[in-house]
Amino acid sequence: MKAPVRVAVTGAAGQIGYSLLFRVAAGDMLGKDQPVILQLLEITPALEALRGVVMELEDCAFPLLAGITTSDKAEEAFKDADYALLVGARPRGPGMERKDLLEANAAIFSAQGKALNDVASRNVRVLVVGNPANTNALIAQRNAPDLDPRCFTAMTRLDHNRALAQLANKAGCHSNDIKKMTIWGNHSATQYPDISNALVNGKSAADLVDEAWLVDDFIPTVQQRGAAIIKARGQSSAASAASAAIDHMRTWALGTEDGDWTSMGIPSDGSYGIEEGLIYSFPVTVKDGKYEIVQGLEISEFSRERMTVTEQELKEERDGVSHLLP
Ligand SMILES: NC(=O)c1ccc[n+]([C@@H]2O[C@H](COP(=O)([O-])OP(=O)(O)OC[C@H]3O[C@@H](n4cnc5c(N)ncnc54)[C@H](O)[C@@H]3O)[C@@H](O)[C@H]2O)c1
Ligand SMILES: O=C(O)C[C@H](O)C(=O)O
Repeated sequence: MKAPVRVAVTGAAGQIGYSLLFRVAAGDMLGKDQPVILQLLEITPALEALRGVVMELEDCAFPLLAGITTSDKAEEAFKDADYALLVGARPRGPGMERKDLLEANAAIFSAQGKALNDVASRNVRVLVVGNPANTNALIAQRNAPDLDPRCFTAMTRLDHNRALAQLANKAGCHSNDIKKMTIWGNHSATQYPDISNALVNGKSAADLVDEAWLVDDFIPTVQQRGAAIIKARGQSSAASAASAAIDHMRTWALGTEDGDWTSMGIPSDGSYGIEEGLIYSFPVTVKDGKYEIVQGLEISEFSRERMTVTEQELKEERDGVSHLLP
Protein backbone atom coordinates (compact mmCIF):
# COMPACT_ATOMS: atom_id res chain seq x y z
CA MET A 1 0.00 0.00 0.00
CA LYS A 2 1.26 3.53 -0.83
CA ALA A 3 1.70 6.15 1.89
CA PRO A 4 -1.39 8.39 2.25
CA VAL A 5 -1.49 11.76 0.47
CA ARG A 6 -3.15 14.87 1.87
CA VAL A 7 -6.11 16.24 -0.07
CA ALA A 8 -7.45 19.62 1.04
CA VAL A 9 -10.98 20.57 -0.03
CA THR A 10 -12.52 23.98 0.63
CA GLY A 11 -16.26 24.58 0.73
CA ALA A 12 -16.49 20.99 1.92
CA ALA A 13 -20.04 21.33 3.26
CA GLY A 14 -21.37 22.83 0.02
CA GLN A 15 -23.19 21.11 -2.81
CA ILE A 16 -20.12 20.25 -4.87
CA GLY A 17 -18.35 19.11 -1.71
CA TYR A 18 -21.14 16.65 -1.02
CA SER A 19 -20.59 14.94 -4.37
CA LEU A 20 -16.82 15.29 -4.39
CA LEU A 21 -15.61 14.02 -1.02
CA PHE A 22 -17.13 10.56 -1.27
CA ARG A 23 -15.56 9.94 -4.66
CA VAL A 24 -12.14 11.15 -3.55
CA ALA A 25 -12.38 8.88 -0.51
CA ALA A 26 -13.45 5.97 -2.72
CA GLY A 27 -10.28 6.26 -4.80
CA ASP A 28 -11.83 7.67 -7.97
CA MET A 29 -9.40 10.58 -8.07
CA LEU A 30 -5.99 9.11 -7.37
CA GLY A 31 -6.50 5.40 -7.91
CA LYS A 32 -7.62 2.39 -5.91
CA ASP A 33 -4.15 1.93 -4.38
CA GLN A 34 -3.75 5.46 -3.02
CA PRO A 35 -4.91 6.17 0.55
CA VAL A 36 -5.99 9.76 1.24
CA ILE A 37 -6.24 12.03 4.24
CA LEU A 38 -9.03 14.60 3.74
CA GLN A 39 -8.35 18.07 5.15
CA LEU A 40 -11.63 19.96 4.97
CA LEU A 41 -12.06 23.72 5.16
CA GLU A 42 -15.31 25.59 5.79
CA ILE A 43 -16.37 28.93 7.16
CA THR A 44 -17.19 28.84 10.88
CA PRO A 45 -21.03 28.83 10.52
CA ALA A 46 -20.84 25.78 8.22
CA LEU A 47 -18.71 23.66 10.57
CA GLU A 48 -21.76 21.98 12.09
CA ALA A 49 -23.03 20.94 8.65
CA LEU A 50 -19.51 19.76 7.85
CA ARG A 51 -19.59 17.62 11.02
CA GLY A 52 -22.57 15.81 9.52
CA VAL A 53 -20.71 15.22 6.25
CA VAL A 54 -17.77 13.79 8.20
CA MET A 55 -20.12 11.43 10.04
CA GLU A 56 -21.33 10.16 6.67
CA LEU A 57 -17.78 9.76 5.37
CA GLU A 58 -16.97 7.69 8.45
CA ASP A 59 -20.10 5.61 7.93
CA CYS A 60 -18.92 4.59 4.46
CA ALA A 61 -15.92 2.76 5.99
CA PHE A 62 -13.89 3.58 2.86
CA PRO A 63 -10.81 1.32 2.71
CA LEU A 64 -8.65 4.15 1.32
CA LEU A 65 -9.68 6.88 3.75
CA ALA A 66 -6.74 7.27 6.14
CA GLY A 67 -7.98 10.28 8.13
CA ILE A 68 -10.18 13.39 8.13
CA THR A 69 -9.52 16.81 9.64
CA THR A 70 -11.84 19.83 9.62
CA SER A 71 -11.05 23.46 10.22
CA ASP A 72 -12.19 27.03 9.61
CA LYS A 73 -8.54 28.12 9.22
CA ALA A 74 -6.86 27.80 5.84
CA GLU A 75 -3.43 27.42 7.47
CA GLU A 76 -4.64 24.25 9.19
CA ALA A 77 -6.53 22.79 6.24
CA PHE A 78 -3.66 23.34 3.77
CA LYS A 79 -0.87 22.06 6.04
CA ASP A 80 1.40 19.81 3.93
CA ALA A 81 -1.41 19.39 1.36
CA ASP A 82 -0.38 17.47 -1.78
CA TYR A 83 -3.63 18.35 -3.55
CA ALA A 84 -5.90 21.33 -2.92
CA LEU A 85 -9.37 21.61 -4.45
CA LEU A 86 -10.54 25.18 -3.97
CA VAL A 87 -14.30 24.87 -4.27
CA GLY A 88 -15.50 27.14 -1.46
CA ALA A 89 -16.96 30.31 -2.99
CA ARG A 90 -20.35 31.79 -3.73
CA PRO A 91 -22.16 30.28 -6.74
CA ARG A 92 -24.06 32.46 -9.22
CA GLY A 93 -27.83 32.58 -9.52
CA PRO A 94 -30.12 33.08 -12.54
CA GLY A 95 -29.25 36.06 -14.75
CA MET A 96 -25.70 36.44 -13.42
CA GLU A 97 -22.43 35.93 -15.31
CA ARG A 98 -19.64 34.14 -13.42
CA LYS A 99 -17.51 37.28 -13.39
CA ASP A 100 -20.26 39.02 -11.36
CA LEU A 101 -18.96 36.86 -8.50
CA LEU A 102 -15.49 38.35 -8.67
CA GLU A 103 -16.08 40.95 -6.00
CA ALA A 104 -17.66 38.46 -3.57
CA ASN A 105 -15.12 35.68 -4.12
CA ALA A 106 -11.77 37.28 -4.98
CA ALA A 107 -10.77 37.97 -1.38
CA ILE A 108 -11.17 34.27 -0.54
CA PHE A 109 -8.53 33.35 -3.10
CA SER A 110 -5.93 35.90 -2.07
CA ALA A 111 -6.13 34.67 1.54
CA GLN A 112 -6.02 31.03 0.46
CA GLY A 113 -3.11 31.65 -1.93
CA LYS A 114 -1.13 33.09 0.99
CA ALA A 115 -2.00 30.15 3.21
CA LEU A 116 -0.97 27.64 0.52
CA ASN A 117 2.26 29.55 0.11
CA ASP A 118 2.99 29.25 3.81
CA VAL A 119 2.03 25.68 4.65
CA ALA A 120 1.27 23.44 1.65
CA SER A 121 3.63 20.86 0.14
CA ARG A 122 6.05 22.56 -2.28
CA ASN A 123 4.62 20.32 -5.02
CA VAL A 124 0.99 20.98 -4.20
CA ARG A 125 -1.39 20.62 -7.12
CA VAL A 126 -4.08 23.28 -6.83
CA LEU A 127 -7.37 23.17 -8.75
CA VAL A 128 -9.62 26.21 -8.54
CA VAL A 129 -13.30 25.39 -9.04
CA GLY A 130 -14.90 28.43 -7.33
CA ASN A 131 -16.01 31.01 -9.88
CA PRO A 132 -14.78 32.91 -11.77
CA ALA A 133 -12.32 30.03 -11.70
CA ASN A 134 -9.55 31.30 -14.01
CA THR A 135 -9.18 34.68 -12.37
CA ASN A 136 -9.51 33.23 -8.87
CA ALA A 137 -6.67 30.85 -9.75
CA LEU A 138 -4.60 33.82 -10.89
CA ILE A 139 -5.27 35.62 -7.60
CA ALA A 140 -4.29 32.56 -5.55
CA GLN A 141 -1.17 32.01 -7.63
CA ARG A 142 0.06 35.59 -7.39
CA ASN A 143 -0.37 35.49 -3.61
CA ALA A 144 1.85 32.41 -3.38
CA PRO A 145 5.23 33.68 -4.59
CA ASP A 146 7.19 30.78 -3.06
CA LEU A 147 5.29 28.11 -5.00
CA ASP A 148 5.90 27.24 -8.64
CA PRO A 149 3.25 29.20 -10.62
CA ARG A 150 2.46 25.98 -12.48
CA CYS A 151 1.03 24.52 -9.24
CA PHE A 152 -2.12 26.59 -9.92
CA THR A 153 -4.80 25.49 -12.36
CA ALA A 154 -8.44 26.31 -13.07
CA MET A 155 -11.18 23.91 -14.04
CA THR A 156 -12.37 23.77 -17.65
CA ARG A 157 -12.73 19.99 -17.60
CA LEU A 158 -16.47 20.36 -17.09
CA ASP A 159 -16.65 22.36 -20.33
CA HIS A 160 -14.45 19.74 -22.02
CA ASN A 161 -16.77 16.94 -20.88
CA ARG A 162 -19.83 18.94 -21.95
CA ALA A 163 -18.31 19.40 -25.39
CA LEU A 164 -17.64 15.65 -25.66
CA ALA A 165 -21.26 14.91 -24.74
CA GLN A 166 -22.68 17.37 -27.29
CA LEU A 167 -20.51 16.08 -30.11
CA ALA A 168 -21.23 12.45 -29.18
CA ASN A 169 -24.98 13.17 -29.38
CA LYS A 170 -24.60 14.78 -32.77
CA ALA A 171 -22.28 12.12 -34.22
CA GLY A 172 -24.29 9.23 -32.75
CA CYS A 173 -21.27 7.83 -30.94
CA HIS A 174 -20.08 7.49 -27.34
CA SER A 175 -17.89 10.17 -25.81
CA ASN A 176 -15.21 7.46 -25.44
CA ASP A 177 -14.97 7.46 -29.24
CA ILE A 178 -13.91 11.14 -29.33
CA LYS A 179 -10.30 12.28 -28.93
CA LYS A 180 -8.57 15.66 -28.99
CA MET A 181 -11.40 17.96 -27.96
CA THR A 182 -10.20 21.42 -26.88
CA ILE A 183 -11.53 24.19 -24.67
CA TRP A 184 -9.65 27.45 -25.11
CA GLY A 185 -9.72 30.37 -22.68
CA ASN A 186 -11.98 31.29 -19.82
CA HIS A 187 -14.53 29.16 -17.96
CA SER A 188 -17.22 31.61 -19.02
CA ALA A 189 -19.60 32.38 -21.85
CA THR A 190 -16.63 33.47 -24.00
CA GLN A 191 -14.86 30.11 -23.84
CA TYR A 192 -14.13 28.54 -27.20
CA PRO A 193 -14.98 24.85 -27.49
CA ASP A 194 -12.98 23.78 -30.54
CA ILE A 195 -13.52 20.60 -32.56
CA SER A 196 -11.01 21.43 -35.31
CA ASN A 197 -8.60 18.73 -34.16
CA ALA A 198 -11.16 16.38 -32.66
CA LEU A 199 -11.42 12.83 -33.97
CA VAL A 200 -14.51 10.65 -33.89
CA ASN A 201 -13.46 7.02 -34.17
CA GLY A 202 -10.28 8.28 -35.84
CA LYS A 203 -12.08 10.52 -38.39
CA SER A 204 -12.08 14.31 -38.41
CA ALA A 205 -15.04 15.58 -36.38
CA ALA A 206 -15.16 18.76 -38.46
CA ASP A 207 -15.95 16.67 -41.55
CA LEU A 208 -18.95 15.07 -39.81
CA VAL A 209 -20.82 18.27 -38.90
CA ASP A 210 -21.72 21.43 -40.76
CA GLU A 211 -20.61 24.91 -39.83
CA ALA A 212 -24.16 26.04 -39.00
CA TRP A 213 -24.41 23.38 -36.26
CA LEU A 214 -21.01 24.41 -34.95
CA VAL A 215 -21.80 28.13 -34.81
CA ASP A 216 -25.48 28.11 -33.88
CA ASP A 217 -25.69 25.03 -31.72
CA PHE A 218 -22.51 23.39 -30.43
CA ILE A 219 -20.48 26.44 -29.37
CA PRO A 220 -23.34 28.35 -27.66
CA THR A 221 -24.70 25.20 -26.00
CA VAL A 222 -21.35 24.45 -24.37
CA GLN A 223 -20.78 28.12 -23.50
CA GLN A 224 -24.24 28.42 -21.90
CA ARG A 225 -24.53 24.99 -20.32
CA GLY A 226 -23.88 26.24 -16.78
CA ALA A 227 -26.66 28.84 -17.12
CA ALA A 228 -29.05 26.24 -18.62
CA ILE A 229 -28.49 24.01 -15.58
CA ILE A 230 -29.10 26.89 -13.17
CA LYS A 231 -32.34 27.69 -15.01
CA ALA A 232 -33.53 24.07 -14.90
CA ARG A 233 -32.32 23.07 -11.43
CA GLY A 234 -32.50 26.38 -9.61
CA GLN A 235 -28.94 25.74 -8.44
CA SER A 236 -25.65 25.52 -10.29
CA SER A 237 -24.20 22.22 -11.43
CA ALA A 238 -22.76 20.16 -8.61
CA ALA A 239 -22.36 16.44 -9.33
CA SER A 240 -21.03 17.06 -12.84
CA ALA A 241 -18.68 19.75 -11.48
CA ALA A 242 -17.42 17.35 -8.81
CA SER A 243 -16.94 14.66 -11.45
CA ALA A 244 -14.95 17.03 -13.65
CA ALA A 245 -12.77 18.02 -10.67
CA ILE A 246 -12.03 14.33 -10.09
CA ASP A 247 -11.18 13.93 -13.79
CA HIS A 248 -8.90 17.00 -13.77
CA MET A 249 -6.90 15.85 -10.75
CA ARG A 250 -6.76 12.23 -11.88
CA THR A 251 -5.36 13.26 -15.25
CA TRP A 252 -2.84 15.60 -13.60
CA ALA A 253 -1.67 12.81 -11.28
CA LEU A 254 -1.91 9.80 -13.60
CA GLY A 255 -1.56 11.27 -17.12
CA THR A 256 -3.42 11.52 -20.43
CA GLU A 257 -3.81 8.54 -22.72
CA ASP A 258 -1.64 8.17 -25.81
CA GLY A 259 -3.31 9.79 -28.80
CA ASP A 260 -5.50 12.06 -26.70
CA TRP A 261 -5.32 15.25 -24.67
CA THR A 262 -7.46 17.18 -22.22
CA SER A 263 -8.22 20.84 -21.41
CA MET A 264 -6.91 22.63 -18.32
CA GLY A 265 -6.82 26.27 -17.27
CA ILE A 266 -3.08 26.81 -16.72
CA PRO A 267 -0.63 29.72 -16.67
CA SER A 268 0.00 30.75 -20.27
CA ASP A 269 3.64 30.56 -21.36
CA GLY A 270 2.84 32.62 -24.46
CA SER A 271 1.93 29.59 -26.58
CA TYR A 272 -0.44 30.39 -29.46
CA GLY A 273 0.18 34.09 -28.80
CA ILE A 274 -1.85 34.10 -25.56
CA GLU A 275 -0.52 36.67 -23.11
CA GLU A 276 1.94 35.09 -20.72
CA GLY A 277 0.71 34.65 -17.17
CA LEU A 278 -3.03 34.56 -17.84
CA ILE A 279 -4.73 31.41 -16.56
CA TYR A 280 -6.06 30.27 -19.92
CA SER A 281 -7.46 26.90 -20.92
CA PHE A 282 -5.25 25.04 -23.40
CA PRO A 283 -5.13 21.53 -24.82
CA VAL A 284 -2.61 19.67 -22.65
CA THR A 285 -1.02 16.28 -22.34
CA VAL A 286 0.17 15.05 -18.95
CA LYS A 287 3.04 12.66 -18.31
CA ASP A 288 4.81 11.84 -15.02
CA GLY A 289 2.65 14.39 -13.21
CA LYS A 290 3.62 17.28 -15.53
CA TYR A 291 1.29 19.00 -17.96
CA GLU A 292 2.49 20.36 -21.30
CA ILE A 293 0.59 22.49 -23.79
CA VAL A 294 0.01 20.66 -27.09
CA GLN A 295 2.12 22.55 -29.61
CA GLY A 296 1.96 23.06 -33.34
CA LEU A 297 -1.81 23.08 -33.89
CA GLU A 298 -2.96 25.03 -36.90
CA ILE A 299 -5.20 27.92 -35.85
CA SER A 300 -7.78 29.04 -38.41
CA GLU A 301 -9.07 32.60 -38.62
CA PHE A 302 -12.37 31.36 -37.14
CA SER A 303 -10.55 29.90 -34.14
CA ARG A 304 -8.20 32.84 -33.67
CA GLU A 305 -11.08 35.30 -33.42
CA ARG A 306 -12.70 33.28 -30.66
CA MET A 307 -9.44 32.61 -28.81
CA THR A 308 -8.79 36.36 -28.74
CA VAL A 309 -12.26 37.26 -27.43
CA THR A 310 -11.87 34.96 -24.43
CA GLU A 311 -8.27 36.13 -23.86
CA GLN A 312 -9.53 39.73 -23.84
CA GLU A 313 -12.13 38.87 -21.20
CA LEU A 314 -9.45 37.31 -19.00
CA LYS A 315 -7.32 40.45 -19.31
CA GLU A 316 -10.29 42.57 -18.24
CA GLU A 317 -11.01 40.32 -15.26
CA ARG A 318 -7.34 40.47 -14.26
CA ASP A 319 -7.25 44.25 -14.55
CA GLY A 320 -10.38 44.45 -12.38
CA VAL A 321 -8.62 42.70 -9.49
CA SER A 322 -5.18 44.31 -9.84
CA HIS A 323 -5.33 45.40 -6.18
CA LEU A 324 -5.26 41.69 -5.21
CA LEU A 325 -2.31 40.81 -7.48
CA PRO A 326 0.96 41.54 -5.73
N1 LIG B 1 -15.32 25.70 -12.61
C1 LIG B 1 -16.46 25.06 -12.77
O1 LIG B 1 -16.65 24.36 -13.77
C2 LIG B 1 -17.56 25.14 -11.72
C3 LIG B 1 -18.67 24.28 -11.82
C4 LIG B 1 -19.70 24.37 -10.86
C5 LIG B 1 -19.60 25.29 -9.83
N2 LIG B 1 -18.53 26.11 -9.75
C6 LIG B 1 -18.37 27.07 -8.65
O2 LIG B 1 -17.99 26.37 -7.47
C7 LIG B 1 -18.32 27.15 -6.33
C8 LIG B 1 -19.02 26.30 -5.27
O3 LIG B 1 -20.26 25.85 -5.75
P1 LIG B 1 -21.29 25.06 -4.82
O4 LIG B 1 -22.46 24.76 -5.68
O5 LIG B 1 -20.62 23.94 -4.10
O6 LIG B 1 -21.69 26.23 -3.79
P2 LIG B 1 -22.31 26.07 -2.32
O7 LIG B 1 -22.79 27.43 -1.93
O8 LIG B 1 -23.24 24.91 -2.24
O9 LIG B 1 -21.04 25.70 -1.46
C9 LIG B 1 -19.97 26.57 -1.28
C10 LIG B 1 -19.41 26.30 0.10
O10 LIG B 1 -18.24 27.09 0.24
C11 LIG B 1 -18.20 27.53 1.57
N3 LIG B 1 -17.29 28.69 1.66
C12 LIG B 1 -17.55 29.99 1.39
N4 LIG B 1 -16.47 30.74 1.63
C13 LIG B 1 -15.49 29.90 2.04
C14 LIG B 1 -14.16 30.07 2.46
N5 LIG B 1 -13.60 31.28 2.50
N6 LIG B 1 -13.44 29.00 2.81
C15 LIG B 1 -14.00 27.77 2.80
N7 LIG B 1 -15.27 27.53 2.43
C16 LIG B 1 -16.01 28.59 2.05
C17 LIG B 1 -19.65 27.84 1.93
O11 LIG B 1 -19.85 27.85 3.33
C18 LIG B 1 -20.37 26.69 1.24
O12 LIG B 1 -20.54 25.58 2.10
C19 LIG B 1 -19.16 28.32 -6.86
O13 LIG B 1 -18.34 29.46 -6.99
C20 LIG B 1 -19.61 27.81 -8.22
O14 LIG B 1 -19.93 28.87 -9.09
C21 LIG B 1 -17.51 26.05 -10.68
O1 LIG C 1 -22.42 28.12 -14.43
C1 LIG C 1 -22.12 28.23 -13.24
O2 LIG C 1 -22.23 29.30 -12.63
C2 LIG C 1 -21.62 27.02 -12.50
C3 LIG C 1 -20.51 26.36 -13.20
O3 LIG C 1 -19.47 27.24 -13.51
C4 LIG C 1 -20.95 25.61 -14.44
O4 LIG C 1 -20.34 25.78 -15.50
O5 LIG C 1 -21.90 24.82 -14.34
